[in-house]
Amino acid sequence: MPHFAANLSMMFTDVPFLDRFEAAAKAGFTAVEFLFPYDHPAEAVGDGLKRNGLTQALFNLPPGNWDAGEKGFAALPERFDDLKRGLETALPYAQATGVKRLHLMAGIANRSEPKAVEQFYKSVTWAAEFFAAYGLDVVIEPINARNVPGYFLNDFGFARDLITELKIPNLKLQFDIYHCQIIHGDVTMRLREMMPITGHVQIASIPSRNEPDGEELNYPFLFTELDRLGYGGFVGCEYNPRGKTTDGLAWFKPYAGVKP
Ligand SMILES: O=C(O)C(=O)[C@H](O)CO
Ligand SMILES: [Mg+2]
Repeated sequence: MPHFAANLSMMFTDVPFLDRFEAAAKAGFTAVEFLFPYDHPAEAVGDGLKRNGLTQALFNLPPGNWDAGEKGFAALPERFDDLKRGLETALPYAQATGVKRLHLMAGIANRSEPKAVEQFYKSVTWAAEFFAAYGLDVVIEPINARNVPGYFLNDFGFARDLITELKIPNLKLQFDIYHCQIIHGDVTMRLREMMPITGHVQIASIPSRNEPDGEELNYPFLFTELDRLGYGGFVGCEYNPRGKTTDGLAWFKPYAGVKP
């Protein structure tokens, strides 16, 4: 049975961030993820988890000025120092939460520009080697161009080729089913192909990015497929609830309380 992680940046937003851990636990989640914890002290985030018996599935490395449109630096040669500083910033949060994987964002850059590609390889290698010393994985995620126009990493084949070429044991794919369906379709065959390099999975309905209980994809089929493929990682619920988060959790009832 999949082990779902509530995404606390998108779910339970009717309460302040640090109160969302309790809200997720009360709703039956045993794991959480979020985009960025950096507005809060690492200890407070770690306490929120521990007090509620939750496991941290994932969070993102610092992206730069998110509100100004920055989406990470990994493909931006002129921002390599910022990227390196970001790894240091994330470390205390990783230690306070006990998370085992971190998402490295590529940034807004042109993939047909050789310097951006070269920098992406360099940054990904640097970050993976940095976190290997702490027993952490680094994941990279293809993101569709409708949600993030100009995002460098917008192709699952490119991510797969890079991961298989680099052969860095703690470098893996963040397989967001929502993005995969929008970019390529053929999600089941891609899950089958890329399962050996997949370190994290995320879900949402397509095209609305709401609860995984309707629209384009048959999620119960995909959840069974993840089990059949032997996926033992987390499935992040990275969706915008249609209304109050708890009112949209009927899909989750059979999975509530599942532990790894
Ligand atoms: O957008 C997504 O799908 C993500 O997972 C990132 O973490 C946030 O952009
Ligand atoms: Mg995602």
